[in-house]
Amino acid sequence: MAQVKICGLREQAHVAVALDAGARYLGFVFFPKSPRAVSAVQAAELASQVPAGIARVGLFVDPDDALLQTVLNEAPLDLIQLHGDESPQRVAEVKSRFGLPVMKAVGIATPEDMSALTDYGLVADMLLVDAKPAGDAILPGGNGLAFDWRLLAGRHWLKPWMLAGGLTPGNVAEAVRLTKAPCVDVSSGVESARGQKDAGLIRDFIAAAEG
Ligand SMILES: O=C(O)c1ccccc1N[C@@H]1O[C@H](COP(=O)(O)O)[C@@H](O)[C@H]1O
Repeated sequence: MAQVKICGLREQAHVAVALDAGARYLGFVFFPKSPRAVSAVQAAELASQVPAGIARVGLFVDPDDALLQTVLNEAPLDLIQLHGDESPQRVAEVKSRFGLPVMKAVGIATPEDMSALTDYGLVADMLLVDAKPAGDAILPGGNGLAFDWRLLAGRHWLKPWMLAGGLTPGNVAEAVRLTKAPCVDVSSGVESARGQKDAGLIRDFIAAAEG
């Protein structure tokens, strides 16, 4: 049984479905190139119905301080997700400057990519283990791309972690079984079209992840 983060929410109805179905983390994307991007004002509205105990996660890609400050002035967030090429030093800087925990995404394609998880585990509060995007990808995540989950078998890190990348209602139970992930994160796998969340798929995914 794994906890669930539903990422890329843009509509109140989907926030309500995710909460009703048992999601523990809700993700709002602040990356303009994403079809799931929201403004700080939209995120503030979406976050307004989220009860205490459910984490509101802001997803950023190589954000500068001005963007982080603009969003945080408007939208109440509990966790900052850094999904770009942020260095361990930048992760530490964001944590101390903005006073929120940081989850760092690390892209995995081969065994050589695994060492970054150890490095970021020293500074981040959480790790997000995602598929490494193709070289020509427009988005550094949210592409519905999976990686070889066997790379994670038997691995442990200093910090809590989530599994992401190409998860769907149909494969998430197997992913959790193989990796022992305590938490799973999904965006594309609960969409009927790119950027369009689907209530039925959200419910199916959470039911499958919870086993
Ligand atoms: O969802 C996005 O649009 C996005 C944009 C930029 C960086 C990351 C993004 N999403 C994250 O990517 C992973 C995997 O998503 P998917 O389920 O494979 O589509 C997940 O952590 C999302 O939070």
